[in-house]
Amino acid sequence: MNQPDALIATAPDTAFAEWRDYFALLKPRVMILVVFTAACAMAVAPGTIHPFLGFVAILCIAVAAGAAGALNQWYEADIDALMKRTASRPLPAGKMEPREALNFAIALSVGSVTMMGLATNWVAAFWLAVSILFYVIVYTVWLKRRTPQNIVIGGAAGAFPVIVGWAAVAGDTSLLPWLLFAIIFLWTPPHFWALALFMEADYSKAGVPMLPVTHGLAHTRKQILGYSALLVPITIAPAVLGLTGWAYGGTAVTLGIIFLAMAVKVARSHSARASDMAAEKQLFKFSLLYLACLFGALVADRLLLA
Ligand code: HEM
Ligand SMILES: CC(C)=CCC/C(C)=C/CC/C(C)=C/COP(=O)(O)OP(=O)(O)O
Repeated sequence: MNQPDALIATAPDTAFAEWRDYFALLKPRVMILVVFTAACAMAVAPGTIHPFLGFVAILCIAVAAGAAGALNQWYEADIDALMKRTASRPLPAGKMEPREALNFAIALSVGSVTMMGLATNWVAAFWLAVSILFYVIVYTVWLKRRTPQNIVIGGAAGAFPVIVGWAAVAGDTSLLPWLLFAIIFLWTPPHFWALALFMEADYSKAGVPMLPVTHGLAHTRKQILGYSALLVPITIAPAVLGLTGWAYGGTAVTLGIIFLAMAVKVARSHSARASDMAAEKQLFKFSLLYLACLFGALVADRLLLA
C-alpha cells in the first residue's frame, strides 16, 4: 500500500457519524436508572400531572442526562482515549467530530430545559439546568482531574434528577425529595468506588485521581463501608419520619442489611488484582439493583397506602 492509501485505510472516518454514535454519546445505560429514580419521585410527589406532560417531563430528564453525558465526553475525549473501558466511545474512536458532538449536546441541553419549563414549571426546569451544570462544570471540568473527592461532591449531579421529577409534579420541593436526594448522594461513593477498585489500572493510566489511585485500595474499601453505613439509616429515615409507609421501610431495612453485608465483605477483602475482586464486582452490580428496588418500593408503598 502506498502512503496515501495507508492513510485512507487508517484515518478515523468522522465524515459520517451514524445515529448509533449520537446515541452512544448519551450514555444510555446509565441514563436508565437516573430516569427511573426521577420517575419514581414524580409518582410519589403530591399533585397531579397530565399523563402526556408527565411523559414529556420524563423525556426531558432523559434528554438532559444524555446531553450532560455528551458534554462530559466532549470535554474528556483525551482521557477516554487512554482507558480501555472508554476508548471505543465515538470521540476517542474518531467516529465523530468534537464540534458535532458539542453542538448536539448544547442543542439537547437548551431544548430539554426549555421544554421542561414550558411543559411543567420553571422550578423543575431550574433544577434540570442545575443537574446538567453540576455534572459538566462541577464534576467534569472542575473536580474530576483535581481531587479524589470528585465523585463525592460531583455525585450530587446524579441526585438532582429526583428533585427535578418531584418539582415537575408538585411545583416545589419538601423534605422527602431532599431525603431522596441524600440517598442517591450517599449511594454514589460506594457505587462508584466499588467499580473504581477493579478499574484502578485504567484510571491510573489516564492520570485521573480517583480514590484507589491516590489513597490506595485499603483506604477506598474503608471509605466504601463508611458511606454505606451513612447511606442505610438515610434510606430508612423516610419511614421513621412517617413520610412513607412500612412497606418501603421494611424494604429499605432488608436491602440495607444486604448492602452493608456486601460492603463489609469488600472492606475485609485484600485482593490487589482486578481479576480477584469478586466482592467489589458483586457490590457494584448490586448497587444498581439496590437503588432500583429502593425507588420501586417507594412507589409500591404509595400505591398500597392509596
Ligand atoms: C458522580 C457520580 C457517578 C459516577 C462517577 C459514576 C460512574 C460510573 C461508571 C464509571 C460506570 C461504568 C460505566 C460504563 O462503563 O459504561 C457506571 C455505571 C453505571 N452507573 Fe454510575 N456513576 C455515578 C452516578 C450514577 C448515578 C447517580 C446513577 C443512577 C441513578 C448511576 C447509574 C449507573 C448505571 C445504571 C450503570 C451501569 C451502566 C452499564 O450497565 O453499563 N450512576 N457508573
Ligand atoms: C439530568 C442530568 C443532567 C443527569 C445527569 C446525572 C448523571 C447521569 C450523573 C451520573 C454521573 C455519571 C454517569 C458519571 C460517570 O462518571 P464519568 O463521567 O467520570 O464516567 P466515564 O469514565 O464513564 O466517563
